[in-house]
Amino acid sequence: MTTRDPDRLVAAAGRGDPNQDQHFLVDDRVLDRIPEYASAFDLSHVLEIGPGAGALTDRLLAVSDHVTVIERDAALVAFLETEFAEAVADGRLTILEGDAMEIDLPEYSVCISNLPYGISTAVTFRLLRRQRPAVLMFQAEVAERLVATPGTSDYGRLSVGAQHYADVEIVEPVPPEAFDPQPAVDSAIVTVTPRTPEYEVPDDQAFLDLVKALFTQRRKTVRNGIRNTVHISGIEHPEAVIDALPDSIVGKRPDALEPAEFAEIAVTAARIDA
Ligand SMILES: C[S@@+](CC[C@H](N)C(=O)[O-])C[C@H]1O[C@@H](n2cnc3c(N)ncnc32)[C@H](O)[C@@H]1O
Repeated sequence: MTTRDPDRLVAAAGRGDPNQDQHFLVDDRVLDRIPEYASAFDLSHVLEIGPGAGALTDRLLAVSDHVTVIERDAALVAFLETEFAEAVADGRLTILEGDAMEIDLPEYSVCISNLPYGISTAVTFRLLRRQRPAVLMFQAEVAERLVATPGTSDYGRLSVGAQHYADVEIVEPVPPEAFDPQPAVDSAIVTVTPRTPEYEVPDDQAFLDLVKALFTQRRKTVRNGIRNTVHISGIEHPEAVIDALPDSIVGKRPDALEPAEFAEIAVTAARIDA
């Protein structure tokens, strides 16, 4: 099956505006590989956030029965409706105009997107809660934080939060030259494979609030972090929680804690505050 020339699509749609997070992928080899990274996932209904001029959309239509795209820019939506009129008429492509942070997300089997970098982490957490696999392009620095492990400088709230929901893996670095206009930063493609964590939490939000709270005190011990961040964590009896936890947890800094250790703090706090 022949695919549309990305340079032709960009020329026809009009050049992307970097101030609107519009960096269109124009490297055919990268565009061809993105759906391949999703080949182990259920491709029956692909969600694409930020289709832009449609180069990736075109590749997704080649591997999926149904693609839904969410695009904020009305001019790009109008372009896509004309360019992909046949797929829309056939019911294979649904084009939604709106902000991916606000619009109701449809049911979908996998999300494959070159994300707008301005909303990439926020929209990723919307997606993670849906427990569907994903293949996503991020700014490289964000991708490194998503996959980071304890004891590294990239490890933080984003790493623990994402890895709570899924196995996250960088599968390909992508240089600025693959885009038009070129972003100022390197990029990377990440696969997200949902799974249940090996630890229990009281509820996801309490766990994520605790992780957020402790990483605001990255350089403090967990003991002091728990004391100083009750306004974020919502912990009502911080001293009792600290006393109930082993020194191997409260004596460390948050960037040395495994996700399961954050979970132990959240479970202990929920038990004591109940
Ligand atoms: C990095 S470009 C990717 C375009 C295309 N998928 C590609 O790879 O060439 C991101 C796209 O997301 C759109 N966008 C930016 N913010 C958005 C938002 N909040 N909701 C939906 N789309 C958004 C931009 O207009 C742009 O088309």
